[in-house]
Amino acid sequence: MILSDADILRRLEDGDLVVEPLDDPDIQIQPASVDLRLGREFLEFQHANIPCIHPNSEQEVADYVEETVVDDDDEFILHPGDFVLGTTYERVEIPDDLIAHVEGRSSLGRLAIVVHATAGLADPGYQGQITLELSNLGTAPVALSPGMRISQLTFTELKTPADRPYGEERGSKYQGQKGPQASKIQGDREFGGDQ
Ligand SMILES: O=c1ccn([C@H]2C[C@H](O)[C@@H](COP(=O)(O)OP(=O)(O)OP(=O)(O)O)O2)c(=O)[nH]1
Repeated sequence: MILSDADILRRLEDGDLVVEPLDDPDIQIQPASVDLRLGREFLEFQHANIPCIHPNSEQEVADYVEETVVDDDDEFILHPGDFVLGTTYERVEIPDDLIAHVEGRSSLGRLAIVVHATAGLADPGYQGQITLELSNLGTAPVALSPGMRISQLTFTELKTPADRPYGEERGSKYQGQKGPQASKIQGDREFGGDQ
């Protein structure tokens, strides 16, 4: 079952679902989703310095990215073909019996801006800000400004709560993330990590 606005409000009031700060619920809570705003931090790959990303290398992907922080009243210009990591301004807490889907907004889709390359799911138990995989699929540069509504979350209720939710207990690598986080794929067991 997908949560409606009334369901979302009830879960937010109960306190097990958290989206904060939710400064303007009337605008941010949509009929069956919650709009999330763009944060100020962006991570860009330093193309010139990357021979190739090897998921099994000692070299962490984070070493290949550079952070840009834009002022509240400034813009980040996303050029055609660019891929950068952004973040939602809000942090979320997803209860063990919900899964959240990270979606774009139609108004931005019409400008060819997408918010995830793949993997648009926030797991039951996930807590933190959402890293956005931002791309411009179009032909014109688009200015993104901090605080604009960039993404929406929809919520699906699970038949039963997850037995082993996302979180520290299972060593989940993005739990508690603040700001955009580069891939931690080196932590995968198949690449010598323990996750
Ligand atoms: O667009 C998204 C989608 C998900 N997440 C967060 C929430 C999610 O719970 C977590 C992990 O996502 P996923 O399970 O798809 O990634 P993984 O590479 O399999 O990581 P892990 O091994 O920690 O499960 O990342 C984001 O920040 N942005």
